[in-house]
Amino acid sequence: MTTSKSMHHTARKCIVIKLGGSTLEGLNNAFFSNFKKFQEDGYDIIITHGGGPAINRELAKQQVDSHTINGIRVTSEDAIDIVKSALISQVNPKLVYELNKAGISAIGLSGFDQFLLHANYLNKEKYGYVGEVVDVNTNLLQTLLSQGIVPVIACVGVTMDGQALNINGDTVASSVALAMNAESLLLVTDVSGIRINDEYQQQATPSNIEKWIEDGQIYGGMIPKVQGAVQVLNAGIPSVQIVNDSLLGTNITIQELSKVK
Ligand SMILES: Nc1ncnc2c1ncn2[C@@H]1O[C@H](COP(=O)(O)OP(=O)(O)O)[C@@H](O)[C@H]1O
Ligand SMILES: CC(=O)N[C@@H](CCC(=O)OP(=O)(O)O)C(=O)O
Repeated sequence: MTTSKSMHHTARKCIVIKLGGSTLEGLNNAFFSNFKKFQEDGYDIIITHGGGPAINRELAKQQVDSHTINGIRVTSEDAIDIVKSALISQVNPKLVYELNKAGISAIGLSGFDQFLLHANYLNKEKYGYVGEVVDVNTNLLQTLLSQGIVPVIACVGVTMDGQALNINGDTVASSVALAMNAESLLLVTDVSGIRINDEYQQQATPSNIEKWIEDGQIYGGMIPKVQGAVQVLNAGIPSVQIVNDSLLGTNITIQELSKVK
């Protein structure tokens, strides 16, 4: 029997975890134990993922060239089909399998599922078949989360005309965190956070980040991460971290740190 109470349950807090392509070759035990701890602490978890290395492999196999501008892959008509299949038919099911094998009830999704990631061209002249997120179907995510299911989202968006668009994994993670009003966004990558002059930073602020991009100390794939992080913090998401698969790394905070003497 359904009671009115269960129908009006309040949404639980959620954590969005983005797994970078470089971490998808195999997640370590620390990752799974942290994951289960979040669940035990009452958080719903949404996973989004990239798959840069898998895409590069497939593009090379099929001899399709691509290059990136500030961490965003310029995606031709030939490349988009390869990106779509690498992410949706290779990387996503592999990750979903790993999670289920570890006892996590996970379901694979892409932007196509109930228009989960409705996208428009970011700038077709400049980037080709690359999307920006227009809308996230949060109802679908809430429905799955309410059943104890972990959504695992491949970073492929869809236009209203049904065209697949390649969206950077970090951008998708930030969009999902914003749309879900997440408690925390974790960007899991192959480095232990932001490294400046050979030192990993425990903390960083938006103004540090702006300067580090300007002088070239943050480049390539780190750029969409920090840009997404700043956007998410500015929108009021309390916590954003760039971490390795043991979840150690840089905490990005909006507050300038008070100097301790
Ligand atoms: N300041 C920086 N600190 C750490 N890594 C950086 C920095 N600037 C650029 N990078 C590069 O960003 C990479 C992570 O981005 P990316 O390769 O896109 O990872 P992912 O696949 O996890 O999204 C690092 O491996 C490193 O080469
Ligand atoms: C538009 C764009 O840049 N899309 C990315 C999508 C995959 C991704 O983001 O993979 P990582 O998380 O491993 O970096 C790409 O084609 O590489």
